Amino acid sequence: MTTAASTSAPSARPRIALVATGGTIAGAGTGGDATPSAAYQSAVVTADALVAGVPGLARLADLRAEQLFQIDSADFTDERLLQLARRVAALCAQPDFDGVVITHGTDTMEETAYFLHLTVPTDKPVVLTGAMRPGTALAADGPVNLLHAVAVAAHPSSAGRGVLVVMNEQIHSARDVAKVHAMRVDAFASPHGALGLVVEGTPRWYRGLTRPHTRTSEFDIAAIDTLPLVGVVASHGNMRRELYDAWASAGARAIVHVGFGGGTVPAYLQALLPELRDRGVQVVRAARVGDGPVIRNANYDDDAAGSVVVDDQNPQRARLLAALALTRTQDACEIQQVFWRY
Ligand SMILES: NC(=O)C[C@H](N)C(=O)O
Repeated sequence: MTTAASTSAPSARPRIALVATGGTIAGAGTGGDATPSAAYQSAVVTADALVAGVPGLARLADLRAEQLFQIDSADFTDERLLQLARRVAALCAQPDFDGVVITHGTDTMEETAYFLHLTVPTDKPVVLTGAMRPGTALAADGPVNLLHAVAVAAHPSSAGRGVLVVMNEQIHSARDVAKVHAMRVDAFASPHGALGLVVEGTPRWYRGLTRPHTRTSEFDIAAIDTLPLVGVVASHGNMRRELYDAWASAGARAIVHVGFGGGTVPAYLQALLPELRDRGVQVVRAARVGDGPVIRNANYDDDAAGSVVVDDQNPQRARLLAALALTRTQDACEIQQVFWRY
């Protein structure tokens, strides 16, 4: 559903499409005071109201806002993800837009950002932002995050850098970023560092990406109708094989095994992985520690088991990359190459 153009439009300002999807940035307090707290309802403030709440936006860009969803980001399903990717790709393909900003809940922002990073073939800036505090909170972070996201999307230096997440004055790559704190406004971090900062309203870049994305990615949302089902199983002491069996019975084509440090598989589950492969389920080894690569054939014989390792991807992004790889190939060696390439 597209709503009205949100700012008046003289001349040469960059033209930015804003796609609102809900989240805390569109949240309003329910507790009756402005102290930041968990007492709020997310996804209630409209796209146009969000834009109207940040007057400086009109100076930066000629914005056109639309409300695609109004949901908590926990409610992102693969179907919604595909719908969003199609919409963003369509907006990027329009010559009358220079970039896209997406407002999104923070809980699954890293998954959405990564999916767009791999499937939207564009050089135009695509920037996600959100908030840790609702708009009614004292020191709400949403307005400044939105201002910075539009500033980054509108700046020519942001082109060709893949999908970006702008939060708390930092510019992160969708390849790396993760939500790492449940409450603070500095909730997002990238293990290899942010790409840049928003300094006095302008992006300043400190590093670039080496892995393919957007236009150089082999995946294209135009060629993807559905995503194969991929499950994630988290490691802890006293694991049960029934969880893996349940995903296999549900039709999962791959399971991300979130092992201990280094993606370890407990001795009592080691025979299970080749069994899953024989049932047509690709096992992908990740680690639960949040940083660092999982190394192939270290502490587990991936060659013998037919499993692949995630490189340094976190489990939630590995789920999406495995699903995308499975749209192209069933071959474990090729899937392994995909993980090392992206
Ligand atoms: N800060 C947030 O946006 C959290 C919210 N539950 C969401 O992800 O939609």
